[in-house]
Amino acid sequence: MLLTREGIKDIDRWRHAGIKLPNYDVEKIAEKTKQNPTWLHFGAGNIFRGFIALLQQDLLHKGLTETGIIAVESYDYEIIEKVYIPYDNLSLLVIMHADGTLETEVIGSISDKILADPWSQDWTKLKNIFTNPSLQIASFTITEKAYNLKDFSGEYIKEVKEDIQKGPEKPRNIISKITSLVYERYLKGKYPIALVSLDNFSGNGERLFGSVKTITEEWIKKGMIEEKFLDYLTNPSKVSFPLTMIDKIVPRPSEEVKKKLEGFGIEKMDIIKTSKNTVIAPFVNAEKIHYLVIEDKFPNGRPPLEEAGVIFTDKETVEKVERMKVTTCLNPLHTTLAIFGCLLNYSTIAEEMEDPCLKKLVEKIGYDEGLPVVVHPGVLDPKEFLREVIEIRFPNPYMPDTPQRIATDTSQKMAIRFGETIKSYEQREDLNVTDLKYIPLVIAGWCRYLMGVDDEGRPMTLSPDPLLEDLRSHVSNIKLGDIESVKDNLRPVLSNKHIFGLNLYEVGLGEKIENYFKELIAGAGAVKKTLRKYLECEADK
Ligand SMILES: NC(=O)C1=CN([C@@H]2O[C@H](COP(=O)(O)OP(=O)(O)OC[C@H]3O[C@@H](n4cnc5c(N)ncnc54)[C@H](O)[C@@H]3O)[C@@H](O)[C@H]2O)C=CC1
Ligand SMILES: O=P(O)(O)OC[C@H]1O[C@](O)(CO)[C@@H](O)[C@@H]1O
Repeated sequence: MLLTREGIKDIDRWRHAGIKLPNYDVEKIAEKTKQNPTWLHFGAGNIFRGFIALLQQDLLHKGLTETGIIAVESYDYEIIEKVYIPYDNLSLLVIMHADGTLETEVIGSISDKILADPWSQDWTKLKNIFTNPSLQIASFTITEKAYNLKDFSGEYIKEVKEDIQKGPEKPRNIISKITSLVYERYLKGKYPIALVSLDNFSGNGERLFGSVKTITEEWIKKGMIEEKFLDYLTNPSKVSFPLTMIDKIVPRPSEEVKKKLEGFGIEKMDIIKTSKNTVIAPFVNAEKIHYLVIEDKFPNGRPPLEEAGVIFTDKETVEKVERMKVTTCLNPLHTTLAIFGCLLNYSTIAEEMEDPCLKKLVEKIGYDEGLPVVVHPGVLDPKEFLREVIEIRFPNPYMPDTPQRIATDTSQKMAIRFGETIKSYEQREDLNVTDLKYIPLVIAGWCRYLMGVDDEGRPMTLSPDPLLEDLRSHVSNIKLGDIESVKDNLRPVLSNKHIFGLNLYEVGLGEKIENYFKELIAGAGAVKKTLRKYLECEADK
């Protein structure tokens, strides 16, 4: 069986294998999309194929829209070459249920693919679509770092500097490309559009707006574009930048899933790693549960995505939901499991949830320390959301998600995932920051992790992190089994406001964390022992 438009015409074989097919004519929808494009999506990676394209497929199944999404890739062109073209833009979505069953579906809602490359013929095609009055949405899953125009020292990064010099004709950076395309739309007729960041970080729409505005102002300063463009860009009835909260765990494609698909008789299911390090396959494996909450600001209209489960609401509500997910009910628990999972040599998040100590630790962090400071967002219930994370999502044994993937860039996540809760305890009259027990234990665990030695005393590879080298230099003099070696070495880390959003000594937690840390480095097996002591549990490993 081949995953192509021709291949899926062999309906009986796909059905026999239990694979759901689009109930609409994929080619007809692609043709209508060409005539009347409504939705471009930048960032043709896994979450797009596993979540966003599914939403549009749902509307197509229900007859609530007549067009598909056009995938745009502006960074890793190999994705298009290797997993779009050979499969006629189709993909296989494999939902991993907790009982081991797979729900597999061919996604046909991606109607075309385009390279956002000014040196390719596709650029003219992209400009034509972008200037079409029918276009309602340009959305983005391009990773958080793609929104940065400047480096750590506050200087424009090289490609941005060049784009600013050269103007909107042939930009290289994604933000300059978007600005150039929006400018074309302005020149053509000042048509309205929504630019929707679906990347996973706080204030995503505002950050996209800020970056596009910066490039605009630089080009205006140089007289390269009309000044009036700024009025168009900053008029929300013309160009909007809604805030969003996106939640679905979409791990990298797994070999196990590939083998299962091949077992059904599907050919060419190879997983590839591109030269830009994207790990992608013709299939996407993901959990079933997902949430998407979007500020309802679409000046040129939008598909009725509420019929596919998307929650449309006001800005304040999106902010509250996002805060609930990222600062208390999901991501702090994920980071906790990432740190201790690496130290205790677990290979999946689900295995960790079978360890009574780790399960209890995330329960303490979620229910006891996080929930009291959550502001109820109304549209989702925090306690129920947390229960679902702890009881259903993380323990799913079929989700191939690893502590190492989640441990990536932890230094960038500490302030929002733990610092925000600590700040709330400080501000609230009825709560006492020094009553916090488990968040400080996780922070101590992170310092222990940075030593690059697992709980057995063996060297372990740490996940990429932009501050890794600097952080490691602070723990390099500390030795496992030698409590005296701790001295003042942790002080520069724990007092760093950039990392935690506050100085942990100033709020009275620094010494507590140092004491936990001393217990965690007491010798081989000390991590397990410390968890047992504070959680009154029996660790599995
Ligand atoms: N995978 C997940 O579970 C979830 C991911 N997200 C968001 O989506 C983002 C992407 O995730 P995936 O699609 O799973 O990753 P992926 O690795 O499969 O794809 C990444 C995409 O971003 C593009 N990209 C990377 N750097 C870029 C740059 N500098 N400029 C322009 N484009 C760039 C790549 O070309 C690719 O299209 C995440 O960073 C996150 O913000 C949100 C919720 C869940
Ligand atoms: O890499 P991060 O930001 O820790 O997120 C981990 C995972 O949890 C999620 O936040 C769940 O929605 C996803 O974005 C991601 O798969």
